[in-house]
Amino acid sequence: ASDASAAAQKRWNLSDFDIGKPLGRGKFGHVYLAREKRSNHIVALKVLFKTQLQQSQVEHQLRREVEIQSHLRNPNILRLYGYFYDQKRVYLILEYAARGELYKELQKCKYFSERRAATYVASLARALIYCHGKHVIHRDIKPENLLIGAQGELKIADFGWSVHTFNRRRTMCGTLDYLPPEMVESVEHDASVDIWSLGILCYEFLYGVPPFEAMEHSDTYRRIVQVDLKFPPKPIVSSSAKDLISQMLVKESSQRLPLHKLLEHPWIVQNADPSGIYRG
Ligand SMILES: CC(C)NC(=O)[C@H]1CCC[C@H]1Nc1nc(Nc2ccc(C(=O)N(C)C3CCN(C)CC3)cc2)ncc1C(F)(F)F
Repeated sequence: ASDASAAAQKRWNLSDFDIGKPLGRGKFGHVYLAREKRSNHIVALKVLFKTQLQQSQVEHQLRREVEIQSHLRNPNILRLYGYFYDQKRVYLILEYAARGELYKELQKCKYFSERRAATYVASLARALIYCHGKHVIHRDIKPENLLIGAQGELKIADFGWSVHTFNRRRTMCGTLDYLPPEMVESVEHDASVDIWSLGILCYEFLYGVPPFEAMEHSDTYRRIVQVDLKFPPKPIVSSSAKDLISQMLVKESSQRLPLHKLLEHPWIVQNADPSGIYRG
């Protein structure tokens, strides 16, 4: 079996790793730099406390996250190599993203150039096309869930809110025979939540704030359902970028710009680096 699939099946334990510096705190515990002793492979070890998982009733979510992320193989999706647990903790063996957390980078830069934003959005669209092709929806695309790899490429992490959707048609009616292709592949319909979130992310990359931000939750909720989309005069953003965002932030989910069409949009074609790497 390839080393990757062998890694997935091996029964890991803490003595397989040299633990390095803490990388920071996740929701349910700390993350450490670590090196697997036999292969010298550098990884990130996410340590989760069982008591906290139980209190927050997220065990099923964690199981789904592990099940989904361990099967995904894409350069813009953070790898989950395996997991193990002891009396008190669950350990996730994850890919180490050498350049850290995107949200910190966005805070530091305030907002990104159109070329950087387009390069990131295109790479995320390709990763989401891959996920949707496997009937996986992320459902939680936001700066906090994105990490930056050693070459500057984005990595979608934290599949805690992702779901595996089966074709509803199969459950809703007996025969598929009379359904046209686009309905049989109804994942597009469900997966369109990720298109909306990618549109929000694109706006936030360019303006430094999400489009429907408000002081009160109730105001944000109203602005979302009314799609109260406004583009501030500063920073100056091309009308092509605004056109793309306007085609993604559409209330009727089936009318949102499909991800493969996004990759053909002039703003992406003219600004995104095809490698998905922003070289500045
Ligand atoms: C998506 C999810 C929601 N987020 C997380 O899990 C977060 C929670 C804590 C860390 C991160 N998780 C990961 N982080 C990395 N790499 C990394 C992170 C931070 C730095 C960094 O800037 N410092 C150490 C700096 C160095 C300078 N000092 C001053 C501050 C910290 C550098 C590299 N790789 C994999 C993971 C993963 F996901 F596999 F666990």
